[in-house]
Amino acid sequence: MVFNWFRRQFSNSESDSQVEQQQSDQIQPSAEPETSESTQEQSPGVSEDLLRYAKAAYKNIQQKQEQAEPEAAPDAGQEPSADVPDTAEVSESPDTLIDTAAETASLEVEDDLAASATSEAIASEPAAEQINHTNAEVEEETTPESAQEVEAIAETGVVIAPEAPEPETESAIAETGVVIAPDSVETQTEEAPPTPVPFWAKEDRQARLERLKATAIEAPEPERVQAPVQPAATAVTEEVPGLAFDEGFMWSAQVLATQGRRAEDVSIEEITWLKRLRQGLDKTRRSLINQLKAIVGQGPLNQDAVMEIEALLLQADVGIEATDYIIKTLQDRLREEVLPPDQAIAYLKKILRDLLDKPIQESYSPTFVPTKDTLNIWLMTGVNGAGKTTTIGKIAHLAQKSGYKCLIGAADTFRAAAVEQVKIWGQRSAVEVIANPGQNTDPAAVVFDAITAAQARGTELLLIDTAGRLQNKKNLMEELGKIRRIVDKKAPNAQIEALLVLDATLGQNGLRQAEVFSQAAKLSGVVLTKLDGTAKGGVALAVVQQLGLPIRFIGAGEGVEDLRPFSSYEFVEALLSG
Ligand SMILES: Nc1nc2c(ncn2[C@@H]2O[C@H](COP(=O)(O)OP(=O)(O)OP(=O)(O)O)[C@@H](O)[C@H]2O)c(=O)[nH]1
Repeated sequence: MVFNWFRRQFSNSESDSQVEQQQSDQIQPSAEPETSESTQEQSPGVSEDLLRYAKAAYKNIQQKQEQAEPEAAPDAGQEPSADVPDTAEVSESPDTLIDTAAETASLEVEDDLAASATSEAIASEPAAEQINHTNAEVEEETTPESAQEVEAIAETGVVIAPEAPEPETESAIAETGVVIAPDSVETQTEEAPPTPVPFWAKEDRQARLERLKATAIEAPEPERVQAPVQPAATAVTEEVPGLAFDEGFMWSAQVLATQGRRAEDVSIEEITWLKRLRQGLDKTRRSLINQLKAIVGQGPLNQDAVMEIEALLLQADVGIEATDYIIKTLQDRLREEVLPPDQAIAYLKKILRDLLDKPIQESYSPTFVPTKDTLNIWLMTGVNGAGKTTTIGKIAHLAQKSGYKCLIGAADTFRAAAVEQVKIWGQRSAVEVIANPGQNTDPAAVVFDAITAAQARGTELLLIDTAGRLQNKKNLMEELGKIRRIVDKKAPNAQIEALLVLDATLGQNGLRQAEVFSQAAKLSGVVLTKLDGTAKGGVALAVVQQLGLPIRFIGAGEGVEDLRPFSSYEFVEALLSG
């Protein structure tokens, strides 16, 4: 079984219908999938399930890495749960904590895995061991350490029960005055101001302990505070080289879980990609979307709010048409009913997703997957420097990994170094490149040769690089038209797609090219590149709304792994999830 990177799921050479069946049979993960109808943000209640899922996914990645490198395998006697990064384990090192939420989140871990990891961590750490006593042991202890503990207990009113968590947790508890039940590490409280030393702290030790025990039993149930959705991974650990079990991992795991991906099918590449996408959209998110969330979350939109949203969307290059659509749809809904902030934001996400998916749903192929055992020809077009050659290299890599027979046609004969550049990408992805060695050769001739070679070899995906051209260069646009006609004529039975590669950093300016390219090459989709580091990520919405073309791939980096099929769900989550 091969993972099909275009379909983003495992498949073999079965027919599409079998593959679709396999998709529907997939077991849903514990996190509630967010359906297109859903207007609810994921409830914090899923955080424990999510943590379990993320840990299973991490462990699976780790095991795969270990299988790939047997010498790095763990000791035979090691408990499996110890392999899994655990917030309780990591929180032994205060330096690794990103914020105090990690400490409180670690208390929320209820599953067996976490509990066992907690106790193992405590057992293996002498300092932590010292707090792992029963009340009776505390009474009997006469060492200076235990005396300090008793003193601390006496001052705070906290009784540390067996299986208590690690020192950080203990101090957090000490501040809050919470009694931890012996078999649970989930009790959670709000932060409370430091408690003044009570009068009984000055009494005889034995009497104090008696009183404490009594108080512990009668202590009122502390108010439970739900941890945020992604709390548990704020502690960073790196059991898999280059892959930290951190907040970004948790977010990525959640996105995959919500889309129905099983934990055992989560790969390091998928996680790394999602982390990169989210990081890439960081600027757009921070400069604009967070403000948008704040306004939308306030309830019905008044005129000021509408103007603010309008300005924010336009700043992110969402474009006038898409902005009008978003505001109108939002207003219609918010006039009907007052939505709490989280639901208003969930609704905003749905609007954006629907907008991005509209041309995909209307198009003949909702997923952009090369058909097996058929010649698929993808013509890559766009202006100079948009990222055509790089994109071809990345798609060739995905095709190779997904088990397609792939070939590249180097028809960018206009720029001297272009053929060499595409050859390097071909080597990187182990895909052969068909090129004409002569200088300034006719690109149409290269295309012809490439199709002939593809047909002779049973190639499944032929990627054709074309010269970057400005849309106002008439002769170059005519040449592109000629290339398209040759493709249509020479391969009438092939599945032909023409993709416009657009540089996201150009924002709205990039869109003006599209119409001319569309006429010359009969465009069927867009590849949006350079989404890393631009504050104009909103241009994706403008592309769809103004061009009516689906986005098929997005690129967020110069590396070979930095391109993936477009998913509106992942994009919107990366754009709006704080
Ligand atoms: N940061 C970033 N850079 C990218 C991305 N895609 C491409 N690039 C860079 O953009 C530059 C131009 O990429 P090319 O692939 O050569 O662009 P082209 O469209 O083939 O250019 P011409 O051959 O001149 O038409 C290169 O430096 C790439 O590394 C991306 O997603 N992110």
